[in-house]
Amino acid sequence: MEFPFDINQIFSERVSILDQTLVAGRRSAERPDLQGHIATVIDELGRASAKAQQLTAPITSASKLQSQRHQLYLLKDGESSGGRGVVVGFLKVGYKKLFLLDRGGVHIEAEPLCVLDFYITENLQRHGYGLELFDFMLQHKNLEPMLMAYDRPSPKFLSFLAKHYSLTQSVPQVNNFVVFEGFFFFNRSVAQLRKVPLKKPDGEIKPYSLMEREVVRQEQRTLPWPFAPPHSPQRLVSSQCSHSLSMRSSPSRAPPQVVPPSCPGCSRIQSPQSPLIDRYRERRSSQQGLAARCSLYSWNMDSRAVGPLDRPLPGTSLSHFHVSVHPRRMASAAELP
Ligand SMILES: CC(=O)SCCNC(=O)CCNC(=O)[C@H](O)C(C)(C)COP(=O)(O)OP(=O)(O)OC[C@H]1O[C@@H](n2cnc3c(N)ncnc32)[C@H](O)[C@@H]1OP(=O)(O)O
Repeated sequence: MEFPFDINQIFSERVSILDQTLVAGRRSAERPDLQGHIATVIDELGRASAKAQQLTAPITSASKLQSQRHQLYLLKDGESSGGRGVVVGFLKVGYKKLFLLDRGGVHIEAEPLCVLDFYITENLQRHGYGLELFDFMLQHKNLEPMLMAYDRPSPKFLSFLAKHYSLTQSVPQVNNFVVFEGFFFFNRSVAQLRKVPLKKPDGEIKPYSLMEREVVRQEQRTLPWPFAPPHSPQRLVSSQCSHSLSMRSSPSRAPPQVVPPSCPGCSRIQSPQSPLIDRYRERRSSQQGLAARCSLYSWNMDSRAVGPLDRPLPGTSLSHFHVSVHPRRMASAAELP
């Protein structure tokens, strides 16, 4: 994506990390005119992403970034366009408080890092730029993709996650977020998730992702629960759990391609020795740059935990996975599903 100004002058790094301040390095902090250019770039990227996802309005813009506590990773190619550089794409992430269903249909309150928007310019897609950007974010956040939630991922993004991170088995949700097998098990090992009482009064429950993607085109919605076809994931899950949360799920543009539970009511969490984890471990250990990435798991917290996915590293922070735990409900391992 080209602009009528010098991209290299604004973004000195190949990947810039932008937040509420709209500052990309020291230079732009000192120059209000450069900040205007940054806003132009973000707005343009947001529009292009919305178009690519067939949303009626962008979910990413400079003004939204200024008002929300999100982070935007912007990738440039500094050598193109006669040395002025081009913008390749962006990835926006942020923490969201979510009510999720584990494999057994138990409501879990969590605040994981979520992928909120992701876009690589059309002519550069399928060239590995998306992977470069996503890997950069994972290293910066010191996080594994299995521990994140994905806000209504597009088919291309689902294919991307399957190809690069072997994320294929999702745990059905009644909201717009997709989480994958391992999310509950490994996050729980880091910090206790909070089980949400099934009869929690509606008033206390915050809505799902209602802020941004509700602007999606109504006609592209498929039928939500309880109108979904009898064997759809929504129905399978909703039939197992309480309804106060289900009724509040936000509309979806195109429901995530979730995989229905193979055995509703059976073992909720894969054994750490399961083929899934083995596959994941094999794949991850063969990747270059793995050493730079920290494992997240503190295995002392739960006596049932059997060992790290990669390895524990000193100084591992829990901050990537904010969990709301009521002081009196700091659950012991035995309390958890
Ligand atoms: C939560 C959200 O943000 S959902 C929104 C996600 N964004 C979009 O759908 C916007 C349009 N798509 C894109 O911008 C990009 O395709 C992205 C961001 C999804 C992936 O970035 P890319 O640079 O294309 O990915 P990268 O080259 O690293 O990996 C390629 C893989 O991504 C997936 N992929 C990328 N483009 C496509 C496509 N047109 N059709 C199907 N799969 C695709 C495939 O798995 C592909 O592997 P393959 O070529 O072997 O089939």
